[in-house]
Amino acid sequence: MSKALNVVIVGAGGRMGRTLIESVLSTPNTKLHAAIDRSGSDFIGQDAGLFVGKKTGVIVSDDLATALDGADVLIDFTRPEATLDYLAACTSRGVSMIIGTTGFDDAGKTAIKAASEKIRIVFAANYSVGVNLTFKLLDIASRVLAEDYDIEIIEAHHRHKVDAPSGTALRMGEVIANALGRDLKQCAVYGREGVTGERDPGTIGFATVRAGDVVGDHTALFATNGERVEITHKASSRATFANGAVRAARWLADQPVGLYDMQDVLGLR
Ligand SMILES: NC(=O)C1=CN([C@@H]2O[C@H](COP(=O)(O)OP(=O)(O)OC[C@H]3O[C@@H](n4cnc5c(N)ncnc54)[C@H](O)[C@@H]3O)[C@@H](O)[C@H]2O)C=CC1
Ligand SMILES: O=C(O)C1=N[C@H](C(=O)O)C[C@H](O)C1
Repeated sequence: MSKALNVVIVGAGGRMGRTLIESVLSTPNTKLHAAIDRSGSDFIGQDAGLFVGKKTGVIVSDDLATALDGADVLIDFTRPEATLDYLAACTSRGVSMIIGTTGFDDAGKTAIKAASEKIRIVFAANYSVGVNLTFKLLDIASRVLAEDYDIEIIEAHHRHKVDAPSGTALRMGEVIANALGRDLKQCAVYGREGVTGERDPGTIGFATVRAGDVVGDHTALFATNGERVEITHKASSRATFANGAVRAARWLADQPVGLYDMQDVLGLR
């Protein structure tokens, strides 16, 4: 596209919001159109470049209606309840969305799907290239190791994360369950405590660690008698997620209305 892409960042003062602002500012032909945070946030009234050492002239605001005027795409890494409000506003204004927020219930996911009949949306639990490659590796591993391998997913994140298991861990579980012809809702075991009995071979277990400043570690473990395979991804910077989300925003501008994920953006389908 020749015209610059006008991007709105919501949750601008958050960990991902700040990293997204940095990524937008350093991406050619991509313009920070507006930066939004919730009313009452300490960041309202500050220059959006405050945390990345650049004066942008874009002031963080809580005025979404004005922000959407002339916007091409809104990038959202916030909380599910906030995302659903942004979704309604973007749908009525015809603004595309990149959704990185995790922790949606089924109703939230259904609302995103319904909105994608009217606007373009990319919705992904993880925007890093490495994690999306890992999803492909898990599909292959699950098919090869389908018989007699116990499958467990272990994830670790920083102490501030509010949802568990991570969206990425749940997506890993879905990829594995799909490859094995299982339904994750029926076979997932979220943590163990007390006298649990022996492991049910049809289950996929999840274990969650929350500690310090871990950006995001995910391991899928396939174990049987005599060997185990571990497929691990470790993020060391949030820039990997932010750069992926901005890449998705640029890609989405050329797509028809619909619902996509990062596998589509990367051509990994
Ligand atoms: N898909 C991906 O690649 C990634 C997804 N995430 C997800 O992004 C989300 C945000 O993560 P962080 O930046 O670490 O969180 P954070 O807590 O640092 O930032 C959240 C931002 O959202 C705003 N916010 C919170 N509740 C709100 C509400 N009700 N209305 C309006 N704004 C609200 C906050 O003011 C803040 O600016 C989480 O769901 C996380 O799991 C994080 C990293 C990568
Ligand atoms: O909250 C985070 O930080 C992250 N959340 C995402 C998730 O829940 O999978 C992606 C990444 O691991 C970082």
